[in-house]
Amino acid sequence: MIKVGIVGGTGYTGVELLRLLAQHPEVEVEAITSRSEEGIRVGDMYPNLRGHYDGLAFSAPDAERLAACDAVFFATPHGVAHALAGELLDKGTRVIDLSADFRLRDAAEWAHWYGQPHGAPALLDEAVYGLPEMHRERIRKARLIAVPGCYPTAVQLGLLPLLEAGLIDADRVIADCKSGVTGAGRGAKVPSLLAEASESMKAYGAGGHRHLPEIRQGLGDAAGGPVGLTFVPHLTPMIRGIHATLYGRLTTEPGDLQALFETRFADEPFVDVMPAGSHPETRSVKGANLCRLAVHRPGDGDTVVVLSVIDNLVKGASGQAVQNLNLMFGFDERAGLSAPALMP
Ligand SMILES: NC(=O)C1=CN([C@@H]2O[C@H](COP(=O)(O)OP(=O)(O)OC[C@H]3O[C@@H](n4cnc5c(N)ncnc54)[C@H](OP(=O)(O)O)[C@@H]3O)[C@@H](O)[C@H]2O)C=CC1
Ligand SMILES: CC(=O)N[C@@H](CCC(=O)OP(=O)(O)O)C(=O)O
Repeated sequence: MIKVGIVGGTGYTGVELLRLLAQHPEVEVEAITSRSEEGIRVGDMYPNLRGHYDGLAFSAPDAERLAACDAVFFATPHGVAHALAGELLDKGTRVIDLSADFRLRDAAEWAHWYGQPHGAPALLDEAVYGLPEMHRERIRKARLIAVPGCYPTAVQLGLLPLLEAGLIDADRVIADCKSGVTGAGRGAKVPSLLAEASESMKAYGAGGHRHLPEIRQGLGDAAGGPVGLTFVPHLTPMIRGIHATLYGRLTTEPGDLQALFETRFADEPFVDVMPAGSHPETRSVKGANLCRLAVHRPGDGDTVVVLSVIDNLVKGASGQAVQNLNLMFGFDERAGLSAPALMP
C-alpha cells in the first residue's frame, strides 16, 4: 500500500481521482486539500463517496502533511504545483501534476501562453510528459509527471501512428475538437451555465489556444520535427467528453491504415481501435480510462480522417494520472482503471 495526497480535492478532476482511487488495491488517500471546504468530510460533500473515505476530511494544503505521502496529485489551477513541487520532491515525495505547469519544455513559451512567469523552471528538465503511449519507460523512472491536457491526449493519440510512419504532410494537420463543459472546471463561470451552454455550441480560442503549443510539442516528438497544426476547440452541450476530428493530407500511398492503427496500439490497454468504418461516440468512453479511435480515408483520396474520443476527466485527466502512478510504482497499469464505460 502507498499513501497519496490530492491537492485540489473539491474540483472535477480531484473528485474523479477519489472515485477511481476508491477501487485501487494499492493506494490509500492520506490527505486531500481544499481551502474552501477545510474540515468537511469527503462523504458529506460528495454523497457518491459515502462509505469509501470514512474519516477523511478536507484539510488546508500543508506541505508537511503532503510530504508524508509517497505521491501527491495536483488537481489545481496553473501555478499551484510550481510553488510546492520542488519541496515535495526534495522530501522524496513523487509528484503527478494534472495542470499544465510542467507540460511545456520551454519556460518562456509557458510564460507566453499562461500569462505569468514560469514558477519552477529548474524542474522542467526532469519533468516527464505523462502520455504512456509515447513515454512509458521514462514514466516508470520519473519523480515528476506532467499529465497531458484533455484535448492534447485525444489529438496526439489519434495522430501518432500517421506521424510516426511519416505518412501525412506534417506542415498541415487539422484538429477540430469538441469538449463537454466539465473541461472548464467546477468554478462558477457564465459560459458553463445551463442557460448558456445547453442547446448551443460554439468555437473558442480559434486564434490560438494554450493547448496549441502542447499538442505541437508532442506531435513534433512523434514526427521527429516541427508540425504545423490548426487546432480549434468547441464547447458542446454535454457534461463529459472530448471528440476530436483530425485531418491529415497523405503524402504517400499509405497501405492498410486500419492495420497501421491496430498494430501501433495492439499492446495499449487504454486505446481501442474500432473496426473499419466506425464512428466512436463520446458516451462509449464516459467514465472509462479509454481512447477510442477510428481511421477513415474518404473516397480513397489523399485525406485521412481520424476520429478520437475520450472522457476529459478520465483518460483526459484523472484516469491518465492514475495510469502514470501505476507505472511509477510498478503496479499493474490497469489497477483502479478496469471499469468499462458507463454508457453503451
Ligand atoms: N476539467 C478537465 O476536464 C481537465 C482539467 N485539467 C486540469 O486539471 C486541473 C484541475 O482542473 P479541475 O478539476 O477542472 O479544476 P476545478 O476548478 O474544478 O478545481 C480546482 C481545485 O483546485 C483548488 N484550488 C484552487 N486554487 C488553489 C490554490 N491556489 N491552492 C490550492 N488549491 C487550489 C480548488 O479548491 P479550493 O479552492 O477549495 O482550494 C479546487 O479543488 C487544472 O489545472 C485543469 O486545467 C486537465 C485536464 C482535463
Ligand atoms: C471546455 C474548456 O474550457 N476546456 C478547457 C481545457 C481543459 C483543460 O482542463 O485543459 P488543461 O488541463 O490544459 O487546463 C479550456 O479550453 O481551457
